Amino acid sequence: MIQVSNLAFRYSPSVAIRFPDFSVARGQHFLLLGDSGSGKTTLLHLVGGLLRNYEGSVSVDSTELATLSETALDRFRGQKIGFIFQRNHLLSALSVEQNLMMSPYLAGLPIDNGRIADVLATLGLAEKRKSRVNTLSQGQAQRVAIARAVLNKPAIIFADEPTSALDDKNCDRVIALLLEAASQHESTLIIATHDQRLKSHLTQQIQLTAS
Ligand SMILES: Nc1ncnc2c1ncn2[C@@H]1O[C@H](COP(=O)(O)OP(=O)(O)OP(=O)(O)O)[C@@H](O)[C@H]1O
Repeated sequence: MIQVSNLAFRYSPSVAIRFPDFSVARGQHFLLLGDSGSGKTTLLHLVGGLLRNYEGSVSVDSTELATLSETALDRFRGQKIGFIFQRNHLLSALSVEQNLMMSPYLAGLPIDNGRIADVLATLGLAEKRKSRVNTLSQGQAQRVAIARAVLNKPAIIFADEPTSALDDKNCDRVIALLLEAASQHESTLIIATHDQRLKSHLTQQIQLTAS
């Protein structure tokens, strides 16, 4: 499903961030570990098609991402990948429902109101459907971000530090939700984190070292 080999990325011409080779099969769950600055976010953005112009190979579902046009890459990302970013990237003035509708809209997929209701119910957010995001607690907003990421039933879910700001109870809850959402559609799940608490939940790991 995901294959990375000889991958390197340069934010500036003189400094290359190099990544280890790895492959992840459909439905597998991995932790992406490494010190601050080792490149975890960069790697998620490369494999998720948010950063281009890499050296080496990034293949997702047998497609080398560098071969896709900008438009094809946008669509590919919208249909196959759900992102949960370090900051939740929700549109705070819009309702929960409107935020969720962005997901199929941007992927060129039909909006399925029943699916929105199901996902919100699974995440304990059914009563918040019409609420504006800026009226939610941090934990609720994070669950909306998870709902948005899984709405299109993506083949791959990437989560960037989803638990670092959470207490133990909410950390356990978010991990359980992510694992459940991934299992429902046999999605591949990769979680980038420093959070040692997650090691007991996901046993497979990709380790980055700062160069
Ligand atoms: N937009 C950018 N422009 C230039 N350099 C960047 C940019 N984003 C990241 N970097 C550099 O790339 C390296 C990897 O950063 P990245 O954010 O991928 O690491 P990380 O492992 O996710 O860190 P953290 O755990 O602190 O979030 C760092 O040296 C960082 O300074």
